[in-house]
Amino acid sequence: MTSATNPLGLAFMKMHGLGNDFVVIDSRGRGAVTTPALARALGDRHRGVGFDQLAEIRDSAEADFALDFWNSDGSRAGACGNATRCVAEFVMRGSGKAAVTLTTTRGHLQAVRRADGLVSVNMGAPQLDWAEVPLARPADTLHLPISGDPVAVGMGNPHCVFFVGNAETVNVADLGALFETDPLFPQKTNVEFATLTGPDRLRMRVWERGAGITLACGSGACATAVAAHRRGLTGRKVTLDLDGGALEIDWRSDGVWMTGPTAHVFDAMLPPAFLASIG
Ligand SMILES: N[C@@H](CCC[C@H](N)C(=O)O)C(=O)O
Repeated sequence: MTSATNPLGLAFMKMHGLGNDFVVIDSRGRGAVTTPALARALGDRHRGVGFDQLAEIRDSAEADFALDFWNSDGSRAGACGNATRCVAEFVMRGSGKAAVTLTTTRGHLQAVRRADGLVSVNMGAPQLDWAEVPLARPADTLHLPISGDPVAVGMGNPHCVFFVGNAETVNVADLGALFETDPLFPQKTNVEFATLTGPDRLRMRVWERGAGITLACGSGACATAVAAHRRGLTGRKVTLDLDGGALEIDWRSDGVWMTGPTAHVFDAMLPPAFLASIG
């Protein structure tokens, strides 16, 4: 840890979207600093700072900024909807704009601040083909050959969505850990449990790949909305009630739009001694 640190350490921000919490490192104007070891050390809620995902902002030649995501176990995440909203709001506030573009491993995305202060992000088109999710072998993504008849959806990261009678009573810890490593998902998977609670309204609980149970998952909410529409349970525009609050999801012709709140909690420095201990 040398290139991005100054004698005071490494600056970071803590943000959350519906309680899905993030450490955000702004590396615009310099090289990226995150390594798997830094993500693991920072992600440790006892010895580090703790987060569900780490998001690193980088310069982008073709958009306002680029974003990389890491899970607390040090693995990479291809998408993180809640962090995308939070960082988009931070960049919009800093630039005085009400709309920005960004790039992730998914490509070019857009974000806008609505008049009510909520932030909308176009999370891109869902990946519905087995190879894109990805699955390990050809399978019908609408009816996976897994007990419980889940749906597979890719949103730049894999999701396995179960529709259940009552999401409140599901043992998310045990079942999430079990299905995260199902051999049908060669890159592992995020796991969602959803129940239809009203017209175009779903209750959803989530187990995130590489992080475990979280209070919300933006890409998981998008995947669940897509799965619900494909199963004929809802229209294309739905509200999802997560443990941390509600997200609006709208599957439009140009992609899946996700709308929700953002929170910038505090700014802080990682001391040099912490960085040195990582090696
Ligand atoms: N919290 C995120 C999704 C996080 C990514 C996931 N754990 C993965 O490895 O794919 C969100 O808000 O989308």
